[in-house]
Amino acid sequence: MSFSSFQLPASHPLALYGWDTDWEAEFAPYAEQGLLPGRVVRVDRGLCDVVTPAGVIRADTEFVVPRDPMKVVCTGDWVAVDPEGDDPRYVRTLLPRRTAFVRSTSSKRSEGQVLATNIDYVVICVSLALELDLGRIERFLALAMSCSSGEALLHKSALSWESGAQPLGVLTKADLVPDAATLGHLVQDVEKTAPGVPVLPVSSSAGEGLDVLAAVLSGGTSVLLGQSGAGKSTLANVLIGEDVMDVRAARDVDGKGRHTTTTRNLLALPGGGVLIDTPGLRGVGLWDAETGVGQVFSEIEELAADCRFHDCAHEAEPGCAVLAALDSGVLPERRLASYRKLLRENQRIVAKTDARVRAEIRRDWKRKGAEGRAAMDAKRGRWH
Ligand SMILES: Nc1nc2c(ncn2[C@@H]2O[C@H](COP(=O)(O)OP(=O)(O)OP(=O)(O)O)[C@@H](O)[C@H]2O)c(=O)[nH]1
Ligand SMILES: [Zn+2]
Repeated sequence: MSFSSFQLPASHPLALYGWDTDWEAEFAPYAEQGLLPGRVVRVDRGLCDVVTPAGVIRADTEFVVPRDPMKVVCTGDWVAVDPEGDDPRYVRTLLPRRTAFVRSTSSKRSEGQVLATNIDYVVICVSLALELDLGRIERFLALAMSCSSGEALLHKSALSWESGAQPLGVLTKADLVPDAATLGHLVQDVEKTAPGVPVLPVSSSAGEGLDVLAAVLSGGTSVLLGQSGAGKSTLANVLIGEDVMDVRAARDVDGKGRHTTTTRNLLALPGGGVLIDTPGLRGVGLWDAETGVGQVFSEIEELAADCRFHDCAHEAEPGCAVLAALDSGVLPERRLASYRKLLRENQRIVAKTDARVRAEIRRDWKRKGAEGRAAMDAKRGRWH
């Protein structure tokens, strides 16, 4: 099944994709201009597929792409599309994002890269086939929180942020756990590591816990995070009810016989809700989570506020509130070690990402420049 054959019900055609009264209100001025609302289901090379009440429209994003990578149209965005004109049409406006996953960089001045937007649930998939790695769960939680906080958005662009995404812990492959008591303990361990985060064991192969998960996810737009092999694709397939995550359609892009693989990155779930799966999110180890680390380890950051020195490294400094909490047993050793490890890891990732993002942006602008020159040459050719 391809996007263009996607049938939308006549009544509220975009409701399936998360359209609500707030979006409707936000969109009102553009509706007056005769523009169509739509949600971006895929982006590639300056073009995107937008699901609209008139079906899926291929649209060019050049009018809404200023020199700010934070405002580059992204899977999950709500946009206004011009219904007039040839294929591809044009995206005219990007509606303010509610949340966004941003791959940020260390420098306040260098730009981040938006990976997915308007996310309500960040589903952290943890395989029960392996021994629980609480540190890894904390890492993913920090990433989930970096979406919730929306801080990158507030600091780095004028786009507004309203509410955060809710992290959910999903323990996959529950069928591999020998008995209910063991499963109960595993769930408790994760709940302790992630206070306030709902934890749900599921089995894609045995069909356990899926109804509950589907019911939760029906409330909004979700992304699945987790280590490779955690069972994300399998889970996505059972939630969607068909093997779409591996479906790749070959398309003739430029009429020159050059083929590229394409795939849908945003899907409506049969029980309601929307699932986003983008390649950038898959490479989750590649982006930073500094704001998130602070939130996951908020008790350590609160303790640190009471350290005598404001730049205390909590190593051996006198008057260190963190070390005092460690000594008195209030703060478990493992938590502090995990916090330190994540901060270190984060610094390494940020350094690497900076170089990568810079290279990507350079490449992109080089390509755009070349395309622009080619277009100019073509026009001149017509005039002479
Ligand atoms: N026993 C059991 N195995 C499962 C379950 N779900 C997935 N698996 C297996 O786990 C392996 C990895 O599953 P995937 O769905 O490919 O994992 P993934 O998280 O998408 O991995 P990446 O694509 O690398 O990110 C596969 O061999 C699946 O068959 C489950 O509920 N129970
Ligand atoms: Zn200290």
